[in-house]
Amino acid sequence: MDEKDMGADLKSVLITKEEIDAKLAELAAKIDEEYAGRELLLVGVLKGAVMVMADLARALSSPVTMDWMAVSSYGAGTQSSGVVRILKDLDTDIQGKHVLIVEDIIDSGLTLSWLLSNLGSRGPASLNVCTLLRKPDAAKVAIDVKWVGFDIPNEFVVGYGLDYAEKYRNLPFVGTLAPHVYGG
Ligand SMILES: O=P(O)(O)OC[C@H]1O[C@H](OP(=O)(O)OP(=O)(O)O)[C@H](O)[C@@H]1O
Ligand code: HPA
Ligand SMILES: [Mg+2]
Repeated sequence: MDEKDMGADLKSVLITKEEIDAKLAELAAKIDEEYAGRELLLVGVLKGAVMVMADLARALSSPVTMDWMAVSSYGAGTQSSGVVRILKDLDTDIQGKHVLIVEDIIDSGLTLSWLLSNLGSRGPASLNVCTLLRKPDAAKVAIDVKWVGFDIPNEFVVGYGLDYAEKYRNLPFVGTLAPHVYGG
């Protein structure tokens, strides 16, 4: 499937690659400042956060270490199942470490609130969150998100790591899906 084929499934481009790059540079400067002189561990949430993690990490000036956790609550649909499953745990012990969770999107907030309590119980020196995208429903959950790239409307989005049924992750931008694709 090439980008042209994927394009037929899209309704619109919501955030361009250029806008994403500029935003990540802005966030990286703030993160560099916040963690100056401290060792930072980036925890990427697979699979959606791969692109954000790769580009944000390269936009940072400070040296960081990286680890990954895989959780899933969406399966093949556009609605969270409500059940968060660990598919892969961290390789490292985060006790006493400064940890920054890197996410692609906070939608219902369910994944993140579960992650914050799970990682928080492991005794990190600090625990913060950086997400590229956030939807309005996240406000219903009491979660503290320090860095947000874009607040977006409540519509299912794909691209730049985000999938629908595992497809569209490799689009370089964030777009909305045409209703015919998911039967909407
Ligand atoms: O705020 P929420 O409603 O919990 O949604 C956000 C989560 O959903 C997506 O992951 P998904 O479960 O689809 O796994 P994936 O990253 O492998 O696609 C996304 O990457 C976030 O981790
Ligand atoms: O809008 C979305 N798109 C893709 N994956 C998601 N996971 C939560 N919300 C979304
Ligand atoms: Mg997904």
